[in-house]
Amino acid sequence: MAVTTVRELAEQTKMPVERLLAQLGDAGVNVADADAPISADEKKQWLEHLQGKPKKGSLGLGGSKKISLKRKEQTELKVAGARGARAKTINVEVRKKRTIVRPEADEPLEEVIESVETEEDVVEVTAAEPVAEAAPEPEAKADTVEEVVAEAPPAAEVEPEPEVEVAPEPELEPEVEVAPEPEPEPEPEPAAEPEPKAEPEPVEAPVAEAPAAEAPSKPEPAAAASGERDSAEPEHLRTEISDLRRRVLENLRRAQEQEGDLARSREEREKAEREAREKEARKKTRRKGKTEQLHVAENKRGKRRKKGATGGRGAVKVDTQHGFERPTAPVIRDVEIPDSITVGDLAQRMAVKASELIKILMGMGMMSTINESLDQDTAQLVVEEMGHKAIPVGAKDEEENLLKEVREVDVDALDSESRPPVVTIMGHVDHGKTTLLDYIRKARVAAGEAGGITQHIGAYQVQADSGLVTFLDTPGHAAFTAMRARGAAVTDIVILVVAADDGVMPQTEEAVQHARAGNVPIVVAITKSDKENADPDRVKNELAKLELIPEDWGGDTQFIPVSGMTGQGVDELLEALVLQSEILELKAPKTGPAAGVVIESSLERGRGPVATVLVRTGTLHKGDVVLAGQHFGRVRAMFDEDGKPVKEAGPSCPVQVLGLSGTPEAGDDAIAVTDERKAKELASVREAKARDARAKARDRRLGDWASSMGDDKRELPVLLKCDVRGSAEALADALVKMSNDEVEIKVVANGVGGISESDVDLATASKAMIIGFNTRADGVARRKAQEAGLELRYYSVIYDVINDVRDAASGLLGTDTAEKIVGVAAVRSVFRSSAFGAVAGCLVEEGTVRRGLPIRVLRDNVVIYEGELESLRRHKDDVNKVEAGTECGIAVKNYDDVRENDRIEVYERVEVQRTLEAAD
Ligand SMILES: Nc1nc2c(ncn2[C@@H]2O[C@H](COP(=O)(O)OP(=O)(O)OP(=O)(O)O)[C@@H](O)[C@H]2O)c(=O)[nH]1
Repeated sequence: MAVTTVRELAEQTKMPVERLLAQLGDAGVNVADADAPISADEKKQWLEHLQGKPKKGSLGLGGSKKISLKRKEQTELKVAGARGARAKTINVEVRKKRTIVRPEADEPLEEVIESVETEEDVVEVTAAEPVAEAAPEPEAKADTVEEVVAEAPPAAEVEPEPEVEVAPEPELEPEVEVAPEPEPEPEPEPAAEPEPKAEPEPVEAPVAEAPAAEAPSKPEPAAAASGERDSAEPEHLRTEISDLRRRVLENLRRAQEQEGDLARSREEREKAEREAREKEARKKTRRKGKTEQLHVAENKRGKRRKKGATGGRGAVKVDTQHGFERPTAPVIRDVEIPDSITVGDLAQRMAVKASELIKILMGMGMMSTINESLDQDTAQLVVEEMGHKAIPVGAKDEEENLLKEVREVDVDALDSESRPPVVTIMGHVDHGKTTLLDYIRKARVAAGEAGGITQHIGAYQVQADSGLVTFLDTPGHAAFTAMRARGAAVTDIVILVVAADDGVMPQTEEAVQHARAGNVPIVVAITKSDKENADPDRVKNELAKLELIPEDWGGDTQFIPVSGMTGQGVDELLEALVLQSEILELKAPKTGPAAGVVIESSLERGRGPVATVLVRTGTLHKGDVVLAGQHFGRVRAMFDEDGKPVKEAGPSCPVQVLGLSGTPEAGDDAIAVTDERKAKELASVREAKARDARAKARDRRLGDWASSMGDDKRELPVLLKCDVRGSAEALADALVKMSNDEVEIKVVANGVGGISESDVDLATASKAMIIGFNTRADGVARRKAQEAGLELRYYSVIYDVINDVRDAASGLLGTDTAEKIVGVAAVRSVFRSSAFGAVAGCLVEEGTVRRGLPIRVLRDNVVIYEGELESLRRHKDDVNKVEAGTECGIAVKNYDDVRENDRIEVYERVEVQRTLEAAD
């Protein structure tokens, strides 16, 4: 056997000589140097030393109890990208680690080998290509599946990352270092010894060597631990690997799903974040808007501003949560539309901005302003255009409805008590009206009332022996009529003043006419009776001609001689008034909400609008909400005619009222209402109504006069003004005589001279037609007539007056139905038709025979049948009409007994205006 030197052994084992020398030294083999021979025993000792039991025959690798064997393999997997991303190539690295536990010293080597087991399987998967495209967010990008797996809880199955981390990348360094020569075949000695068979991998060498030496009958574990490629691996290892691969793929799939989920959740998160940002921005905007609003409001409110601006305790919290929910559906309102309404009012009723409404109107081709008045039709269109429901109501209905709402008490149901009469003085100029009124007032003061005459309030009350009398301090029929024209029949009694020394004058007559037109009883005061030339009988005579017959002459008019200078007869006059009021049974409820009439009003410095209200029913209290004409307000203070504050005013009591929103007009009604807001609404309704009335008056023509003025009563009132009395009387007589049972022509006034303002007032109040016969109206009268919608008619021929008035009166009579024969046909022969039965062959003798009109069949000029045409033919054609001189065939509906020489009369019914006959 050839002797081997240390150097040769080092070459064989491919290790440095020095290292081998050191190992030999450690193994207890004494060699002098590298060239010293080494025996087989010494080699064995060295090997045993390397195996860990140099001296005791056991494995002994430096005292280590475990030997770890590691191996890794790499494969590539092609995986389809998630959600359309391109396919990815995944590098899968499978690392295997085996640990051989060193047995105790006395443990047999076989058992040691048996104990070799798979301790860990580590799989590392690496994406061969970055998946940046599939994973847009860097932080979410998984470079390796490990990372993805680490993010995903189920990936825990893939097993412990720490192993991956700690697993040294270079394989088996320590083992390799300590490993003996991996290719022992060149060594002749080991070959002779129970050396393990040649192994490509040195790791297995020691392992394989041991069983080869001590347990050669168990090659499988050695082979399992040999580190051979798959083909050489045992079946269970392949199973494990395929199992691992399956798990890896499973985890990959999960990772992909998770990646998709992540992408989705990322999108959702981004969306949520975006929405949150937008919401925040909106909040900020709202906050800003709200803050601006607050600032505006705060600027108005001073203190609050500071509080809000400091943001301290009690600071205004910008609560972006509104107090109301935005409605999900558009609000459809019922909008009541009167005859006319302003753009502003209409906008308010629809709860929209006026500007918005104006825009809509512009879209409809109407340029308008907020104060522009819209007629009902237009307003209705706009309301419907804006999606609301239009409810047309007459202004009257609307006002009445509102009045019902604000007047909860039914005044008619209240108990009535007698009330003082309200008296107006009328008469001719300079006949002593003012002097008499003054005397009455002074007399009252002289009678013991304190305070004296402090102010003029348009009305006052006088205490007579038998009761109170209320005087309207506005003498003259103009005022009386003006009030009446406004619908305010305030006066109960008229005192007709006639100067005893002057007698009846034109204005006296006018006054009578006005009083009569107002259906107001007259008490005659013969003034200036103290004068020497006073002639009361003359007055009586002249008034008797006007049908005012004194009581002492058997009539029913009281005549009282008085003197405003001496006071003569004043008490008697007052008593006469009280007596007259008793005859009239003047009564009114004292309780309940007040209703009255505005006597006069003015705007006073320091007091604002002041209105004198004459209470007609109920009691007006301080603090009541009052609606007066187009104005309203709460009664701030009330004063009587002496300027003394009062807290209440009952029926027929005049009182000055402070607190209205404006100055109502004389004759306006004034009522106490329950709701100030409603009062405001009513005031605006009235304002609109007045505007509408003015507009309508402008358009009115006399042609409408008969129908618009007299249609209720079939009464035609006429006001006549003539140049001379003779004409006036003749005309009035002719007109009145035209009256018949259905229409009455009523001359409300018949005077001499020009047409005055007073005439127009009277005509307005009486709804009368004004006729000027050789007279003209003055400027004021013309203007007033125009405002009232009255047309003045001037004549110079009496028959023209009569004809026009007859036409107007005839308009009130309506129409009659008359028959008009339109054609007559003579029957020449009769023949039979299967369709119509008897058909008359006719010749049209007169007019035109028309289809569709009623007919009569006449035999010997006697009507024997009335009916209608069924068929009208000319030759074989149906025709609509046949003219005179033409032959035709006529079939009469439901009549078969037509004979030769009969006549067929075709007629139509027409409306004929009835006319009044002129007087003879
Ligand atoms: N002697 C006497 N004179 C009187 C009497 N009443 C009025 N007068 C005088 O007649 C004149 C006219 O009196 P007024 O009271 O102003 O007459 P009026 O009707 O109010 O006049 P107008 O306001 O212009 O319509 C005055 O000069 C009065 O002094 C009276 O009873 N006796």
